[in-house]
Amino acid sequence: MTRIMAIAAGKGGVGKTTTTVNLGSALAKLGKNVIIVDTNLTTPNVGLHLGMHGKMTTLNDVLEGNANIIDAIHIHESGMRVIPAGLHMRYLKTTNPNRIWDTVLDLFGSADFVLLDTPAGLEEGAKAVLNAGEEVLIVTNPEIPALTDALKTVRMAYESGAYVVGAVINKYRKDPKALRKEEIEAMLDLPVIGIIPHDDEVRKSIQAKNPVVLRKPKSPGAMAYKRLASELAGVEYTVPAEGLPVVNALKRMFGV
Ligand SMILES: Nc1ncnc2c1ncn2[C@@H]1O[C@H](COP(=O)(O)OP(=O)(O)OP(=O)(O)O)[C@@H](O)[C@H]1O
Repeated sequence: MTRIMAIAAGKGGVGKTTTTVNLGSALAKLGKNVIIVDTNLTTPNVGLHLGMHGKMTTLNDVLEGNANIIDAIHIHESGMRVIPAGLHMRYLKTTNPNRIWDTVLDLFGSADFVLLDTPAGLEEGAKAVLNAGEEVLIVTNPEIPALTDALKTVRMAYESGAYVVGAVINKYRKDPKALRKEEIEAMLDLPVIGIIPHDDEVRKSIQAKNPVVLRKPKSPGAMAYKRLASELAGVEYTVPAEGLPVVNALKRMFGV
């Protein structure tokens, strides 16, 4: 079974792309078959901080019939396959997302995980990517503005019919005044399934275009990403028969 998971945040800069590349690399290191689709519409060809530059064939080119999908696939040294999506909004709006994933999966036969990096913000692009994912992993920081946007993203994800597997708190610092895990869980009405510390090695690795799980595998940030990957690889989430969970926090905030 292929798990198609959108990595979403709401607020920019919280570490969504950092989480996508490190989670993907850590899952690949666990022997999982991983495809990352870079759907960051604002910067279609950045290659997820992976050192992929220049004009690259994108999934968009493939869907327009101008390129072969084989040219849009880049094998990263971790073993994961990266597809720069460069998806034009009109594709995400008009194309059945299943067609996109069918195109991708046809080529490979299968994958364990397809991770979709979601554009920042709460705009149409983010909504479209959430629609395309079956599961959503929320990345946030332990601060009220980021949590407020995360909550709005959770709402968007539920509206799109996706299953929200949980939240990852990134850039966590030990500080007596910091929000505790339990407080964040209560606010989002979601389990926190990963806590990634604020770690300068994580930042330096992104700058070096080499995920921290490969560059400094024993650093606190890398260890935390590897724990998150094990957690996600080991746990099979299924949508409950009675439907998606009612989000109490959303009820309080939005009166839905
Ligand atoms: N755990 C961490 N510790 C220290 N720095 C981090 C950590 N996670 C991410 N960063 C740094 O924070 C910055 C923003 O990260 P990133 O680009 O992943 O955010 P983003 O949510 O994808 O942003 P956007 O949506 O705007 O593209 C980067 O400079 C990155 O190196």
